[in-house]
Amino acid sequence: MGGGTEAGVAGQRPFPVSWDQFHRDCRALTWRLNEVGPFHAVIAITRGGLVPAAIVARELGLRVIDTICVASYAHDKQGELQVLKGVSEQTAALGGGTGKGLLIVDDLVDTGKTGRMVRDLLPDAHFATVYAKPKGKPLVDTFITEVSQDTWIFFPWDTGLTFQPPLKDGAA
Ligand SMILES: O=P(O)(O)OC[C@H]1O[C@H](OP(=O)(O)OP(=O)(O)O)[C@H](O)[C@@H]1O
Ligand code: HPA
Ligand SMILES: [Mg+2]
Repeated sequence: MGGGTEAGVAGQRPFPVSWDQFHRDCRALTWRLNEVGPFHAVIAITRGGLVPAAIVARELGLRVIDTICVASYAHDKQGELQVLKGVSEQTAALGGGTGKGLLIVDDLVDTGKTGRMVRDLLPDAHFATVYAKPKGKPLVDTFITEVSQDTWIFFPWDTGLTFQPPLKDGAA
């Protein structure tokens, strides 16, 4: 979380998420996905999608798990989106080449750039995220919590426990 400050990222509203909260939100997401499936396999969008994908796969009883490996943000700055690795031939075949019956999982959609890439690669797959910001929301089939576009979500794997100054001393 190198780009972060105590007040958040580049003036955005900080929205810290604990491990407990994240686990609860992933389980809530799975309740919804359970009504949509069944799915042949889960595809995690790395790296942020790995944690929710593990929880969702556990809850849905899925054991075929693949990844689409991408890089776009360096901390809080968005750069060119690079696909470092696509799904395996075996996973692609399970989805009939278009992704039908495959479940793609990511932690969030923000601008929707990653979601658009995912939709281009596997147009018939079901795309699920735990959190969604308004710009990216139209690209997602299922999500749990919407936050405003000027919110920066701090995930538990990017954060640690630190001292919080009292509100009267100017804490955000
Ligand atoms: O909707 P977008 O504007 O494309 O942003 C959303 C994506 O950005 C983050 O990933 P990031 O590229 O930072 O990589 P990471 O998952 O490895 O942290 C997040 O995990 C999503 O995948
Ligand atoms: N939090 C963490 N990573 C992100 C975000 C966010 O709000 N938007 C894009 N990548
Ligand atoms: Mg990501």
